[in-house]
Amino acid sequence: MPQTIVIKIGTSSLTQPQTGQLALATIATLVEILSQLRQQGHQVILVSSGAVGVGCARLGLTERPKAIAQKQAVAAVGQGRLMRVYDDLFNTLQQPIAQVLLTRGDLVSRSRYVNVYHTFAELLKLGVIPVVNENDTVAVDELKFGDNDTLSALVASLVEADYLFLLTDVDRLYSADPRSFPDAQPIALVKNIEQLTQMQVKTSDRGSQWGTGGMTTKIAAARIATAAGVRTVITEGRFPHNICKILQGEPLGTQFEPQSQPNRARKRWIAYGLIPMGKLTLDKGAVTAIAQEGKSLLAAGVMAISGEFDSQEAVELCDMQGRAIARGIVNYSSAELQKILGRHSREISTILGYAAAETVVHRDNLVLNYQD
Ligand SMILES: Nc1ncnc2c1ncn2[C@@H]1O[C@H](COP(=O)(O)OP(=O)(O)O)[C@@H](O)[C@H]1O
Ligand SMILES: N[C@@H](CCC(=O)OP(=O)(O)O)C(=O)O
Repeated sequence: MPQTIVIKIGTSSLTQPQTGQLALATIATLVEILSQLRQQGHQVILVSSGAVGVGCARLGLTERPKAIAQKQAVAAVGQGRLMRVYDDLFNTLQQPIAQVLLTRGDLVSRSRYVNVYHTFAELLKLGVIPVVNENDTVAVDELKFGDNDTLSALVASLVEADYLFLLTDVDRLYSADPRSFPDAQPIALVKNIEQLTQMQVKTSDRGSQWGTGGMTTKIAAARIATAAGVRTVITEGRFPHNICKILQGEPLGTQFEPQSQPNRARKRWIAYGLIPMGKLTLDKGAVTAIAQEGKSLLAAGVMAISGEFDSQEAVELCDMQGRAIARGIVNYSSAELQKILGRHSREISTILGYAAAETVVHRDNLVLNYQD
């Protein structure tokens, strides 16, 4: 059956660790495999890192730049080179590709989110392989994915992919970073992400010399993708043939099973597309009402707020221990909410001097169990 497959390849697999030069054999094999998958009727999206790494190699820099402006300038050099290589290789196999550069802001605005969805749908319909990266050159700190693991999971969720492959420089997830702990145990299957806490898996966020985020961002990506119903696999980028073997059922890499009842598209956008601008602390009754009884959040159950937000922005809902239990779109600004928290809904219009929403977060705009 044709599947929608998102493949993310990290800098550590695309470049030679010593020199930062492109790992041409890996890239060429990947291009062959992805073109084959297309010919078999699958829909394929490639999320490729490497703009900064390739830009550094082109400019003779021996370290990843730290200053933002320098990173953005270097990415502008590298992204063009990277696309040139991809287009030459894919073109040899008559496979059309497209460059899609995204910023976090493109997924925050509902209309832009829907627009991006339509663009992907159209490209896939045309048989094109979109090659996606963060638009590093214009991304600003507050509106950044920061790492392509998260970006690829959001793309997989957006297009409702069947598979997300995270290709990296280790063969799978281990109980701890195998670079520092050679005795770390390999993990083949993760039925649900909470299992990793029970197994006390340590995922240092120190990546390889050129990578960003290490294993921590890959687990965060697996959480987003599996919650959207996408089977997620961490496997080694040096062997792109493994993608086909895994699709045929071989137990390679670390495979994360998808959630059987994923949230619907709009709720996924609320949970992961939006960026929470503040936090509401709820009393016990409100936690039970929203988490167990499926109710909306009322002002009476809000004990405290933090952050500054406007009405219709996203907020995180926390219990009294500070645990994030949900995310939602709030009907009041932080200034309004400060005046009405703990109060009964019927008092709101008298306190504010105007009639406003009955709920603080309506249940249709609330997504439970959000976790980083
Ligand atoms: N628990 C773990 N299991 C496997 N690798 C880990 C773990 N924790 C940290 N790592 C490190 O994560 C690195 C991969 O992350 P990164 O360099 O960001 O890759 P990429 O460029 O592919 O995104 C590995 O080289 C490994 O050293
Ligand atoms: N957008 C950046 C990649 C950021 C990133 O997540 O890198 P990596 O950890 O190598 O996947 C680039 O193209 O260099």
